[in-house]
Amino acid sequence: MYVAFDVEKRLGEFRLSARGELREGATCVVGPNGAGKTTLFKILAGILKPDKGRVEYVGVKSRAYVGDLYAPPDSTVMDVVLAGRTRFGGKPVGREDAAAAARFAELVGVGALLQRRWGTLSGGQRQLAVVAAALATEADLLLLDEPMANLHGDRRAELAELLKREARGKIIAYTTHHLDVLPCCDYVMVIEDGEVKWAGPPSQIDPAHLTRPKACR
Ligand SMILES: Nc1ncnc2c1ncn2[C@@H]1O[C@H](COP(=O)(O)OP(=O)(O)OP(=O)(O)O)[C@@H](O)[C@H]1O
Repeated sequence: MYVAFDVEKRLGEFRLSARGELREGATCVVGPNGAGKTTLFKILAGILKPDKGRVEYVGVKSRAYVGDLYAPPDSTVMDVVLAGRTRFGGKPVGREDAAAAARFAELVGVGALLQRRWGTLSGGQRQLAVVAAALATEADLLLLDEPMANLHGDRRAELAELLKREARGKIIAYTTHHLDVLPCCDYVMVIEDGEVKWAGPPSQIDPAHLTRPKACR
């Protein structure tokens, strides 16, 4: 199973010209703000059409992109995770879907919050519920935009390990600005200025791509 891409897309002043491959397992996609990570994910998910080029899906039957998720404040965590079962298509769900949703919520650590209202959750709890909803899609190709955004360091590492386990027999790719999770994934892809600059296992990453942020003066 793999996804090979060679695509171009212009959005205003920005130009994506990205070529690479996503393989079975968990891939962390990193790079500066505005580098083109989300744009590439949306193309791979089929939400955005490239101007040129192609994406080849081998062995991939279903795909899902999960980024920011809007949920009404009075919806429950269960409602949100169940929405993932329908790939956010709002279709009716059955008893089996509810059982699967509960299983994924438990896996991610929000099982005890299933009946809680969205509006009462902390940012990190919402983030985890979004990941539970994403996993509940059971898509072969799952593209997650910043699933670690609101999480504390230890929680990030736990989630990265979980995503690596869940990526067996699938492709899970996720963007992150938290380089501490890179050792927890199978592959790293570095995107800068709209191009894939490096890709490979985390143990072989070119240190030039791991420059530390400038410290406060
Ligand atoms: N609809 C649009 N019109 C014009 N420019 C756009 C549009 N959508 C995205 N862009 C620009 O494309 C560039 C890439 O955006 P993208 O969201 O893919 O970056 P990113 O790597 O995911 O960034 P971040 O890490 O900040 O989320 C940015 O400069 C952004 O402003």
